[in-house]
Amino acid sequence: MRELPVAETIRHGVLEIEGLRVRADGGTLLDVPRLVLGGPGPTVILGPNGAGKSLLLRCLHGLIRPDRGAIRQDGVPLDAAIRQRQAMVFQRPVLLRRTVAANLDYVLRRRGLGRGDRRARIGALLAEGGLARKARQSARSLSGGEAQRLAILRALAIEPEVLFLDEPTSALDPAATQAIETLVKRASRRGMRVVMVSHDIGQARRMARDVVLMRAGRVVEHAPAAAFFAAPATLAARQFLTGTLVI
Ligand SMILES: Nc1ncnc2c1ncn2[C@@H]1O[C@H](COP(=O)(O)OP(=O)(O)OP(=O)(O)O)[C@@H](O)[C@H]1O
Repeated sequence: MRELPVAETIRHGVLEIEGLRVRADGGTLLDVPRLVLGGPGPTVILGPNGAGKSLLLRCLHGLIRPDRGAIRQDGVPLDAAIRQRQAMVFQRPVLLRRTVAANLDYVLRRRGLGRGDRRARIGALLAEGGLARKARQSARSLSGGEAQRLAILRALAIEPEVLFLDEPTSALDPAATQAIETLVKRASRRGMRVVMVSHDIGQARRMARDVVLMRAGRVVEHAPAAAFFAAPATLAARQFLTGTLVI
């Protein structure tokens, strides 16, 4: 995989949550009084099943409108224009029934790039993701790991300020996982703000600059990764790291 040039993106994308609440059927699914996600390096959101990790990510990307609270990116309330500067990759990628290259071409065309620019950008992206030789192959024929790589390249194609990833490697083997992690780490090094949900403590150790631990719709700990793993401040975090956290 060939790395894209540095400085294609600038450090932006500080996310700020205030007074966030999501309710359903009389219960509170999310209750986050304040959370600021910023700075260099990926944020990894950890927590047991049903903790609200995906819900939080969906709120940050504007896919769910909270019952209460505000979300801002670089101080600006989340709106359609801000969302254009974000991209999200889901656990199971949905690709167009077209070639690998055409999947990238589609998003670049929607962003108004001319043919020459699209071609150059697609070439660079496919090289970055190690998919150059698959350019003309149907996206539907890719392996799970390749398909997820293409989904991430498609997200990177628009050079978002913030990249959200919801368990992008949960269905992948270690080699495919490593390829995805490399892509994401490079994007982060280029200055893209990465916020990633994971179940995998090992992945958080490899990737995270800071860790958000969620439980039952609340953030129980937000700390630099080194501190979180070396000396977790809460009982919930200690239990999570030893595999004994019960929802
Ligand atoms: N649209 C919705 N309506 C009602 N309840 C929902 C909705 N979306 C999610 N929930 C509930 O909110 C809770 C949190 O779900 P969420 O998917 O965010 O958890 P998660 O931490 O991502 O879990 P997992 O690790 O299992 O994916 C769950 O109890 C889920 O059933």
